[in-house]
Amino acid sequence: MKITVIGTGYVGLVTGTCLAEVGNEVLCLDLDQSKIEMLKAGGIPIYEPGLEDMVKRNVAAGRLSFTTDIEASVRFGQIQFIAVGTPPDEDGSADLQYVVAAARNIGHHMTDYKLVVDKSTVPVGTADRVKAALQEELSKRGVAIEFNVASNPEFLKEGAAVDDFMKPDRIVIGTDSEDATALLRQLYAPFQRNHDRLTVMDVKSAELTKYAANAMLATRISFMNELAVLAEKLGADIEQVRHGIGSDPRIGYDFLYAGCGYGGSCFPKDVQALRRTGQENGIPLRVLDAVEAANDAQKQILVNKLTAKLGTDLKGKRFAMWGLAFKPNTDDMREAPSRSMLEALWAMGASVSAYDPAAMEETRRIYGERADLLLVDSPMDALKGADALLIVTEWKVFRSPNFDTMKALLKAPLVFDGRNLYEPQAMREMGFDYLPIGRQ
Ligand SMILES: NC(=O)C1=CN([C@@H]2O[C@H](COP(=O)(O)OP(=O)(O)OC[C@H]3O[C@@H](n4cnc5c(N)ncnc54)[C@H](O)[C@@H]3O)[C@@H](O)[C@H]2O)C=CC1
Ligand SMILES: O=C(O)[C@H]1O[C@H](OP(=O)(O)OP(=O)(O)OC[C@H]2O[C@@H](n3ccc(=O)[nH]c3=O)[C@H](O)[C@@H]2O)[C@H](O)[C@@H](O)[C@@H]1O
Repeated sequence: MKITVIGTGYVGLVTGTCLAEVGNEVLCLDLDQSKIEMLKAGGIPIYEPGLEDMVKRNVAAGRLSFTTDIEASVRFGQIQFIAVGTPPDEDGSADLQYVVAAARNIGHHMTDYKLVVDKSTVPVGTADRVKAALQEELSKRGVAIEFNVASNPEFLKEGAAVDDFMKPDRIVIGTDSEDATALLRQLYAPFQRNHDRLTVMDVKSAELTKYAANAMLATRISFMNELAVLAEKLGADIEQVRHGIGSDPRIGYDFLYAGCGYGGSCFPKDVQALRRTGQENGIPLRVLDAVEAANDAQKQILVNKLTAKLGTDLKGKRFAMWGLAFKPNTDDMREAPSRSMLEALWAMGASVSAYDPAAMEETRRIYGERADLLLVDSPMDALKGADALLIVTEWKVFRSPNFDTMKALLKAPLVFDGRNLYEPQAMREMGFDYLPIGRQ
């Protein structure tokens, strides 16, 4: 099939590449010239394991190409995936300007039937707005051309995006058209593996499903984070509690890890947007109000532990930070807990020496050169002369360090672990003052 993907962010690039991988011809459009130039030159604008090779392979095979030419992109695909950003507006709702602009572009240039598929995360009612935008553009041109609009939210996780797309748990299709269902069924057939992963539903339910999934996951995490604070106070161990409850198949083990708060481009934005949808419709989503408040508090938990030990005047002190990205295997810093921590430590006069296996460049882009941020080349370099270590992201490389070297490099063997990487007892036996989350 011939497919156009609009937007080459995480979702657009992964969608386009994976659809090419199974034999489709895919043209990816982006209005950001620098991204398209980089893609055409064989680079990729994001860090995602396995993606670069896959892009190269499909470009070389002639199945995947990139453009900034809107008209050519509309002409190309019978199916047009909209995978542009939906960032939070000032009031927390999803900003749909990019989605609507993409729809208008299609309406402005289309000359034959198109199936327009919303892959971006969009509030309930967006497919109707997309339809209206397309119709308006066609009317302006005085032409009547058939089209359908379907919702097909994406559930991939950064860092595991290729696998998530190639081997999905489920593929949600929201549509009111049998033609659209048939086309999408055919498109997704190669991803079905041994049983039917396709769930076809009405458009509004599909749109809501995406927010429901992210809000449910964020709720689990915030619940565990609050429980961890309580466990710590009571002398219990959140890791043992996690094992205890996860064994119930109704609960399950996944997404039960307490930590220093969830971040990323999606949970914070989607929880906010769903709360906003509730408010706009007079349906208070009280659970989500609490999820957001709990997460804001959790992002400060390591800094609170640190000031409880060292006070709030941190002038002249330097702290090592391991991990900057919002989670491992990505360079994404959007809403990363590290940012709240850096900013809090700087406000108290401290400086930070930080290491992340992928997000150094992104951190430099965000904060620029500043005297109170030292970006170093290795985890151990960060420790040299530091007053304490804060572990913020659970990259594999931090899991089994040389503890003797760590102790020798740190000014004091003080470790605040926001990801519970080590056994508290063993750390204490090695002479560390070790403060994990929700453990003794
Ligand atoms: N990042 C993730 O892991 C996931 C994101 N999502 C959702 O997918 C959507 C896209 O997310 P990301 O890929 O992270 O976004 P992004 O913000 O990284 O990328 C969006 C891209 O769209 C381009 N763009 C904007 N308007 C355009 C237009 N009219 N025509 C062509 N290109 C245009 C931008 O230049 C940008 O390169 C969002 O709604 C997000 O919530 C869903 C699942 C996972
Ligand atoms: O809509 C989206 O964009 C995506 O959002 C999340 O994916 P992602 O943001 O890439 O990352 P996650 O692996 O979900 O992690 C999110 C945050 O939760 C934190 N987390 C995760 C799991 C856990 O047990 N504890 C915990 O604190 C992570 O550290 C991270 O900060 C969802 O998992 C995807 O299914 C969804 O498609």
